[in-house]
Amino acid sequence: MAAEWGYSPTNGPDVWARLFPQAGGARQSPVDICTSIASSDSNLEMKKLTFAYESQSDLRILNTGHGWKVEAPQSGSRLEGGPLGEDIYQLEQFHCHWGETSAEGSEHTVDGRAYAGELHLVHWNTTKYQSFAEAAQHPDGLAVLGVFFDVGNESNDEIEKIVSTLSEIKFKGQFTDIPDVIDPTTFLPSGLGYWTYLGSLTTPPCNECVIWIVYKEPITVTEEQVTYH
Ligand SMILES: COc1ccc(C[C@H]2SC(=S)NC2=O)c(OC)c1
Ligand SMILES: [Zn+2]
Repeated sequence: MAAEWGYSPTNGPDVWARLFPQAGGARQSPVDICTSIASSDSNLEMKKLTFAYESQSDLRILNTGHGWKVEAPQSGSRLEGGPLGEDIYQLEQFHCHWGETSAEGSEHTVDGRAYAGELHLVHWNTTKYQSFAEAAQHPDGLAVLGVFFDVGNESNDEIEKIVSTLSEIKFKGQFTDIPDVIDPTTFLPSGLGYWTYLGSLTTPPCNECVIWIVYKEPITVTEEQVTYH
């Protein structure tokens, strides 16, 4: 297998399991969300999902080679309730997946439909684990909020603060600081309905450590904001 994993026929998801055993597991992400078989949680015991974020400036943005990633460890942030039981999860980073055209790019699909892109807000279980790296080794270690991008006419101001820095980090491994204040709350759609399932990291090492929370309502961005190459 090629030294570097990727998305080509010789190093893509179908062969990841050769180097990353967990990629062959039973709870691998992403998945196609079949809305007809998704069951609404009838028991009212599932508490409301709540989140609280800080606004931060000078966050570091990195070109990962597969997209951009903003490192945003926020000791003051909290994600809890919903499918997360009694544990509190803390924001670690957020990053984006997009495609060559606005017809593709999201990792999850809904009834076979891909969105133009998908934002992942990655949190780790600070109630049970001492570090992000440790949490990523456990089935309830991470909670990732997935937000779909739809392409429309209005640009998203918060996303603009991020994509406006991409010209400075054209190559894998490059990073820069985002001068603007970023409030992760603004990335979330107004409708807070979501699908949730137990899954994994969507790229190698594909650890089966993620409680997925995928919002039903996409946020709107412009073509330029999500087909950046
Ligand atoms: C602990 O090692 C890793 C490796 C890769 C990713 C990024 C993947 S996982 C995801 S969700 N989306 C992605 O692109 C991680 O993200 C938390 C963590
Ligand atoms: Zn991701």
